[in-house]
Amino acid sequence: MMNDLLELIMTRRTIGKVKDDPVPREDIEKILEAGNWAPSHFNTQPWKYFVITGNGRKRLGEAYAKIALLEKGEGLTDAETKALYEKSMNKAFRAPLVIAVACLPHEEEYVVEAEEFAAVAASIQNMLLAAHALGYGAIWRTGAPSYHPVMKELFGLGAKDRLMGLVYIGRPDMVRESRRIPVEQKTEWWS
Ligand SMILES: Cc1cc2nc3c(=O)[nH]c(=O)nc-3n(C[C@H](O)[C@H](O)[C@H](O)COP(=O)(O)O)c2cc1C
Repeated sequence: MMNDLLELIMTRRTIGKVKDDPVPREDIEKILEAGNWAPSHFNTQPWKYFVITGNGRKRLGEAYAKIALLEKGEGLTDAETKALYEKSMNKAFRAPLVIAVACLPHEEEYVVEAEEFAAVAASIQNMLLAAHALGYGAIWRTGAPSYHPVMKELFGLGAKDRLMGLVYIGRPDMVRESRRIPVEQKTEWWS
């Protein structure tokens, strides 16, 4: 069991190209459950998940498109505007399942905000590993649109809340390798 987990940790790769076959609800629930078991200081559990599938992806696509038009839409011809809209809308359709993960930091004075974000990052990693264990490919995406006020509005987030990632999940349609700086170079041993 433990060796399987280590194997999963090391073989998980960021998979940006997936097939469009829908992800069954029971698999989605397993992925969410894994996310929900992440640690958090004071057990605040500051995560919120938005499960976006099927036509639900249009709402996300419209937000991508609105942001693109606000940021790059000025002076475009009608045809260029339409092309930009479609390209941006299509971003939401890169996978059959998108799980948007937000951090809603607790506001008690003993809670350290950075730790709330750390907990949600742990939750996302749990989900990436669960997806991998179930044979899915996944990518944790952020980028400028994910920090845009339009995205905040889409997910109804408050001033202190933050969209931590859009996790795109589906059956893998690519293979990918990755590299790491050897861990020796990242480690000091004190003994
Ligand atoms: C906070 C965060 C945001 C990321 N955002 C993106 C992204 O927007 N686009 C992307 O292609 N990869 C994104 N990634 C994935 C990284 O590029 C990837 O983890 C890294 O290249 C290592 O590859 P591996 O996950 O396959 O080992 C993100 C990863 C993290 C942790």
